[in-house]
Amino acid sequence: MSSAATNAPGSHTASGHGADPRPAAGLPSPGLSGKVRVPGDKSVSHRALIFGALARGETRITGLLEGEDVLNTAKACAALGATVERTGDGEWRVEGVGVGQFKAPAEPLDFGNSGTGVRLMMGAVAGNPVQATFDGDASLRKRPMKRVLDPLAAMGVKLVSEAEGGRLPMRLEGVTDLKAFTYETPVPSAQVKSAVLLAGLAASGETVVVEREATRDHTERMLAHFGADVSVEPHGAHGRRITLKGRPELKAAPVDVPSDPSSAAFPLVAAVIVPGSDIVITDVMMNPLRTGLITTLREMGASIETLAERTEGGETVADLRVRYSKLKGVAVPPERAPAMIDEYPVLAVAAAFAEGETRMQGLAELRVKESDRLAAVADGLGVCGITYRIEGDDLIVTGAKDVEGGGPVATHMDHRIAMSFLVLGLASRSGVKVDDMTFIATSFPTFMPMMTGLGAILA
Ligand SMILES: O=C(O)C1=C[C@@H](OP(=O)(O)O)[C@@H](O)[C@H](O)C1
Ligand SMILES: C=C(OP(=O)(O)O)C(=O)O
Repeated sequence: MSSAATNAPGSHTASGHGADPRPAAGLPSPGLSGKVRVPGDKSVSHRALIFGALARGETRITGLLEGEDVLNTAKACAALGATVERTGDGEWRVEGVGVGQFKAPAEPLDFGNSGTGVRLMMGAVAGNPVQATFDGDASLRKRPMKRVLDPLAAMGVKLVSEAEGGRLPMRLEGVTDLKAFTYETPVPSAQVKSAVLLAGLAASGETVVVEREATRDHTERMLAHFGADVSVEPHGAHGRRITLKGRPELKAAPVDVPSDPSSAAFPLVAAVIVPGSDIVITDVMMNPLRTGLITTLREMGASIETLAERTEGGETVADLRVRYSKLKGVAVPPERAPAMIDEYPVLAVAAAFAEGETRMQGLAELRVKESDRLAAVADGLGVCGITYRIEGDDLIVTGAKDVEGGGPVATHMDHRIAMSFLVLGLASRSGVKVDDMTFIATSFPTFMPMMTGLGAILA
């Protein structure tokens, strides 16, 4: 073992974000070529650590995303009593304490920029008789936490203190006698669903989550993988009903984290819009609740070929060959949003190069991400000379043959805004500047060298 979670490489407290902004630029680039494997999936990585901490025994995790969001979750698991270590060869080992056995953390738990980390951990802590303060950086402190607090409070969690408007920092007290609960999620959110299910682990009886639109199902899959009794049934046209039996004996289980389709989205769109490109992205997780972008780009005419599809660690993965393609605008149906919720900023970039209009519908949830992504994308498109309009919760982008570029685009502490506009710059006439690339490290710390390796010109 070389380093513990508390001094893992690249890990730093994001609270306050005192560091100076680091501007960057995406410049007109020749066709991209080569083969890349993007880092491990962020959603699966958070969950692997949290389940490892809740299970008894040693969970070994390979391919963990070592981005700041996930490293903050690792630190929180350690602060709650789990032993979290990274071996010299990059494997992570978590010695869990068992459901209901977390200890009170000595300091506030700082989740930096990560909604997933903080919301899932609120659920995981709920069934432990300890108090914990949950906090994060200036971006996370603006994000709504009531969506998680409300169902947890109904299960018995006590709210000790909160910042105005149900915001962080928030201090919660867990209880040993959590009530099992049936909850219909009012917003399509895998984070809310997961928080309730993680709390349900410590409740007696059955916890049921009903979602009108199916969201990513990594928590359900991992519950089964760690030995819980969980069942999933269809609900209505697009939804699901998940039933979990409380107080299972969670047993440590190995996790091999597949590559993140939300990170693959950046080289993928870059290859589609930069003339002459032909690249391969290997081992991309193809969970159907994550592949809305690929479906949409194919409808737009993108050449995305599935080279080798196989099952690894319970998930379908594939190598994707992606070539420069002439795109046409499409209407993206609102019910597809959960399967591509983090990909709209980079889809808007692809839409800027398509013939005609691309209408992205039902984007209300984009307003409560690391930034108000609807506003941030729209402003960035405007700065780059691209025609767009917002109608209610829809974003409509009018594509053009030539996109001028410009900047600086304001990234608002949001990794996906930064990466999306750097990608736009590669296919623009004069390049695109972004005001700060710092937050790319939260989800895709190797973005700059990986893109440069494909031939992208980034400065
Ligand atoms: O559960 C998860 O791992 C995630 C769920 C989504 O958030 P919501 O649950 O808020 O939609 C997504 O935007 C986020 O990047 C990761
Ligand atoms: C929304 C995102 O993450 P989180 O909610 O975990 O901050 C994201 O990664 O785009």
